[in-house]
Amino acid sequence: MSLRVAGLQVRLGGRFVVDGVDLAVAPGEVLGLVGPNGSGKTTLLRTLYRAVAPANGTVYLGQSTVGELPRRELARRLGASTQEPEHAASLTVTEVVEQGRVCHRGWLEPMRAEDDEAVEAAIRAAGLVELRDRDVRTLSGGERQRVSIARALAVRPEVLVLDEPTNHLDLRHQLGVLGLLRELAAEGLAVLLTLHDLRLAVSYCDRIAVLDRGNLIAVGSSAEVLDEQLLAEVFGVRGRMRGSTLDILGPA
Ligand SMILES: Nc1ncnc2c1ncn2[C@@H]1O[C@H](COP(=O)(O)OP(=O)(O)OP(=O)(O)O)[C@@H](O)[C@H]1O
Repeated sequence: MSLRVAGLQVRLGGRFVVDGVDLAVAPGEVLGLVGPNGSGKTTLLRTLYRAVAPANGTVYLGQSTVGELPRRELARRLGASTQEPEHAASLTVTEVVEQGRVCHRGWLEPMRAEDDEAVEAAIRAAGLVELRDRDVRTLSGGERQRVSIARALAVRPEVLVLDEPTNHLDLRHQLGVLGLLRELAAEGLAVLLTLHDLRLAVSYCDRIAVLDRGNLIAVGSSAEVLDEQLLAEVFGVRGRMRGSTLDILGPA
């Protein structure tokens, strides 16, 4: 297993917002973490790249625990596209994507051929070629989202964690990014992402994990997990799986 979370609890504001989560993501797999607003998805992801410390439980990356890995090694092995606040500094798109390579060579070292190659590939994959010299502060929300994804791709990690990567993206770019994640998984990457659009989760994820009020209440294929009762009780919608697609019929 590339990434494994065992008995994870996170306490914020005096309560457990993640409450006893066990979850694993294997190389080659795209795992979609879904759940209503405030269910703890972002908080769970933040524990993976050590932005928040769990009250209990352990996050394993391969044989190591994330807590004991040197920060730089963690950054090399686990790439993250987050909802953290943006940099205020004036940087071009290329310069931001290049930050994804710092963990491989250090701030003071010049870019090497392999760094340039990873940055170029990430810029192309995220559809940013025409925007590469723009100041990131002048970009639209969707364009900035793609820069954040490109920076994580440039790391070339073994595990990729993305918090709502389709947020702000138009439909074409949503499908483009999710299709790209599938291609990367086919090359052996382990991908964990949060998504609000259950239909996209059904189409693009190998397995779906459902978080509800900090509890992981179901993990499995979409057909196993997204039954009418769960859709009504957790998401408040009437819906059902029909073959390999999800029909949402309305509010529950
Ligand atoms: N620093 C904090 N102090 C207190 N409560 C917090 C803090 N950060 C998050 N929370 C609470 O923890 C809960 C989980 O938040 P989180 O952002 O993880 O949810 P989410 O599932 O990602 O939600 P969304 O779908 O709205 O992005 C929410 O109720 C939120 O208000």
